[in-house]
Amino acid sequence: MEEAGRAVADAVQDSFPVGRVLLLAGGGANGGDALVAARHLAALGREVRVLAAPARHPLTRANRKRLGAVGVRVTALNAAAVVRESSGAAVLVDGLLGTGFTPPLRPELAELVAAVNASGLPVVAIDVPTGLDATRADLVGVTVQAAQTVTLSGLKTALLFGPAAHQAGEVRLAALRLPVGWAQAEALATRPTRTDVARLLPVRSADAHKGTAGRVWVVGGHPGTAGAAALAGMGALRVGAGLVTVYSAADMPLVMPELMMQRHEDVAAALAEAAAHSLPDAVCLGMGLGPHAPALARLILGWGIPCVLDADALQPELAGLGHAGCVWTPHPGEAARMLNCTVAEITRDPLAAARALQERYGGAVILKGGPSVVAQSGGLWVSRGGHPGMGSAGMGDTLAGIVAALLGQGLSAPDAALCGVTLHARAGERAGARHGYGLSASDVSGELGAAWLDVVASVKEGA
Ligand SMILES: NC(=O)C1=CN([C@@H]2O[C@H](COP(=O)(O)OP(=O)(O)OC[C@H]3O[C@@H](n4cnc5c(N)ncnc54)[C@H](O)[C@@H]3O)[C@@H](O)[C@H]2O)[C@H](O)CC1
Repeated sequence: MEEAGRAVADAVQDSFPVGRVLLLAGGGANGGDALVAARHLAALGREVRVLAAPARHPLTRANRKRLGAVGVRVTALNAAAVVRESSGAAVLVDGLLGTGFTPPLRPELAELVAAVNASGLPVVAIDVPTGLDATRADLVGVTVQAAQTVTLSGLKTALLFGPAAHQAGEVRLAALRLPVGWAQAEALATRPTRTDVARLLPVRSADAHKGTAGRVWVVGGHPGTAGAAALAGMGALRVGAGLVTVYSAADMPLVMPELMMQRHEDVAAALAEAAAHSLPDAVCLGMGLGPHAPALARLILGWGIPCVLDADALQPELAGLGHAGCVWTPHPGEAARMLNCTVAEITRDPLAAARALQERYGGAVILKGGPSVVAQSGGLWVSRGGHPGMGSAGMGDTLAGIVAALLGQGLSAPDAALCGVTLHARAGERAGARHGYGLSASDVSGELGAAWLDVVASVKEGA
């Protein structure tokens, strides 16, 4: 609580360095954090006003005494007091409820939340804005609208996704040094920086050639959906795959002359024959592949080589067949099919959904969205960046090809997944700056080389 409160005080001092600070403290540990923050702000010479509910948590009680001992007066918390004390304040700190909140909000708390939102003051929320259920991306009732949320120990579902994340404003993570076992279950995910990702990218030797830069097979396309496989192939080439061959039952558009096309009526037989000769470094399958996808997925998973399963290859019958080298890339609709649940259940808690997919299917999982979640056996990563224009056909096909190319260049499945979503998002930002909502998957492919250079440059820039 001491570290948490200090981190909140530091954030207020950083972002709102002048004027009176009004702090609201509930009866639980979240309120205790607010009382500690008030003491630190007072020590920094800030004028503070504190409105507090009766303390129920023992540490909250102790911190109320400590606050009194340094001469800060605490006044009873009610909506009228919030209205009165808001006048003339520069910023309001919301320490009413944190992760201990169980919906629905009781009426007296709902009244306080309404008074906070009506105050017009910028709000710094402690851990989660009051009224948000930390474990859900949707809204469960009236909620504090924060300008900034200082979250403690780890990122929570509500701060990352959906309408809940809009209530949180800018999210700052305060990494607390807590005794083992204290971190709460909902503090789940980490969000690697571009610099973290840059350190995972492959570096080539000067004598690299097309045979050492990754041989990738793309298995996809069907009459009517041939472009999906072509987009995956383009994505793979644009992140440096040495040789990319597309196996398809459909005629391919000639999108890049560097792509090698293998059109076969019986793709399974053609693959088996080619595999008997030599296996590639990675396979990417499922994009526009149609009804034969599950059988082809079984064949390719049986080879045990790195692979990406996308689109039509994301089927419940493949549960348990994943291995350490594979990456599953569902969007929420495909994830719902794989977990036999509704799309709303996936989007309400993408972190839990990604974890469940990884446990059920094995390997690594990219649950696509804004942001995407990468699940691997050691934890959850949430992606950064991207562009709203990326909500268009073919973006997922491109991502699948990117990840396959990274697997083909020797990255592990989790690293390929994380690097893949990062490069894809950065390329989307670049292409989005030029094309806006008219962004196409081919535009994103065209920016992948520059996106890679941006990510690598972040190490020098310290981004
Ligand atoms: N993440 C960490 O490791 C740390 C978190 N800290 C802070 O602790 C809170 C969680 O504290 P807790 O005491 O468990 O819960 P809250 O303070 O959020 O709320 C408890 C309080 O709320 C009342 N309540 C519950 N539901 C409702 C409702 N529907 N309507 C009204 N009131 C409700 C309940 O009766 C209790 O009185 C976490 O968010 C962090 O801020 C630590 O300080 C550091 C380590």
